[in-house]
Amino acid sequence: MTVSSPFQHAQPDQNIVLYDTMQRGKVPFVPGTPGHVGMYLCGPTVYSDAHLGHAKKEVAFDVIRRTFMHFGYAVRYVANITDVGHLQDDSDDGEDKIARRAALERLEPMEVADKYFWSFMADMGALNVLKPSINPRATGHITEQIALIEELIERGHAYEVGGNVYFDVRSWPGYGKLSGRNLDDQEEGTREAVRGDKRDPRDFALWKRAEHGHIMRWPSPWGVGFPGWHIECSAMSLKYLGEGFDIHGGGLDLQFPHHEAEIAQAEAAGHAFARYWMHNNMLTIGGEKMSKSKGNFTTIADVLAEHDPMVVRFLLVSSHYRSITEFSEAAFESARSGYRRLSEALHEVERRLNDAPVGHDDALEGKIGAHVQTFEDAMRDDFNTPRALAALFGLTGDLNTALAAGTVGRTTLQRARDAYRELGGNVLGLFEGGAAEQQDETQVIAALMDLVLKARQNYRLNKQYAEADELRDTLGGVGVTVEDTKDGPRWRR
Ligand SMILES: Nc1ncnc2c1ncn2[C@@H]1O[C@H](COP(=O)(O)OP(=O)(O)OP(=O)(O)O)[C@@H](O)[C@H]1O
Ligand SMILES: [Zn+2]
Repeated sequence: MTVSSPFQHAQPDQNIVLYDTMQRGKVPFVPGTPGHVGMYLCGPTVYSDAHLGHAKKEVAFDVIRRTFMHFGYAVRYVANITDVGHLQDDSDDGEDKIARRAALERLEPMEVADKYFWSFMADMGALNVLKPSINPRATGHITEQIALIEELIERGHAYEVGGNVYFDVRSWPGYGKLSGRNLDDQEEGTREAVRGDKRDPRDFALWKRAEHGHIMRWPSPWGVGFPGWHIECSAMSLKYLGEGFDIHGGGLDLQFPHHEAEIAQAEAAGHAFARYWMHNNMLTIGGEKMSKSKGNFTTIADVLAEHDPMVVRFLLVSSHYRSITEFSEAAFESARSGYRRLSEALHEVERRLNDAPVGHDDALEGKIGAHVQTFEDAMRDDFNTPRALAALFGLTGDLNTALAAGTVGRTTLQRARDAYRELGGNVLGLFEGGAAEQQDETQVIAALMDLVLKARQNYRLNKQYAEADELRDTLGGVGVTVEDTKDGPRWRR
């Protein structure tokens, strides 16, 4: 990512508006510390390959982060990795998802967590998602989770029964304020089966006793056990972003119970929690949420085996993060042609820059400026990527017309290139290592190799064997092998 660009703001922009789930509407964003944004995103439970639904969430929040950076903010982006405590069932029942997978794959639980952590990181790298500033793992923060649970017990909002510790939802009237559910609406209350040793079936686990044979276990004031799923996010977000941090994000489906529990745990322990809550909508297939448990998923790796990662990213940003993205072959087709239209225009501008005449075109620069403005207004308005993309298409239309009409001066071409690279590249995360660029590079390498091999042939014809060998050795040094066949020299990497 380019660190600075003529279009990047030097001073933090004060006019960003975002949809806050808690306030149920668009509100101006005011950072806790001027010029800084602290964001926390609920990350994956690393027990299987990530699917395209996960990519929608990661790309949505990556674009939000990049937009803040564009508008002159320093962003600390914390995204956790859940490697313990996420049980099969939201009502604190069932096996640990990672431990279950470990038994199936005959691996250590930590081997499972690492295997899928690294595959997740590889997928995210391919999709050009920036690495988090901090990527904390639940198992690395057991001490912090225990400390928070102790605070809750001290304040009378949690209780221990036989080595299990539960949050007492009836002691905390705020429980339900994010999702708008009051306690009586919470259907878990009607299921006696999930009550177990809880005082109220809606109470949720903060700490669970490790039964015999449970591998993931730590000592605690309540005996040997492991943390509940929700507590890690309260503990780690507060640790790294501090009291009253700016933004907490995640998928819409996490609002209840996960985010509701995160808020209750932090606030009941006396901490100021996130000031804004942002949720992405779902990626669907045939109208249904893509999910691991439904089995209707396509892994990111499978998608990337067939499609240019930039086309995948284009598809994801072409719908708003709060809208549903329906995944289909037709959607890919239109993403492919949309992305090609933008990237071809950018490449044409870059090609023309090689020998563009000095000069500029005021009218065209005026149009470029207007499209940049439209793009920025769209992103200031709750990160409206479809409208922002429309602005890039507007820019492309005007540019193509000007390019078709004749030569365009260097300064104006540079301005157009900078607009594409900053808005499409740095903000939306496109134009990186895409097929078009790779293809260009491949063509350039092929042309250069033709020249080098011809030069070597000439040396040989002139019996300048030392020079010919030197050329071959130099190529060998950068991993290019030259073979002489009956049809002439061949090269490979
Ligand atoms: N189809 C989807 N679209 C957008 N976000 C998704 C989608 N599926 C999962 N997520 C988000 O990814 C994160 C992790 O989800 P999770 O591991 O529960 O995936 P899942 O496929 O829904 O699994 P399961 O079916 O086992 O619940 C959550 O924040 C969730 O909102
Ligand atoms: Zn979380």
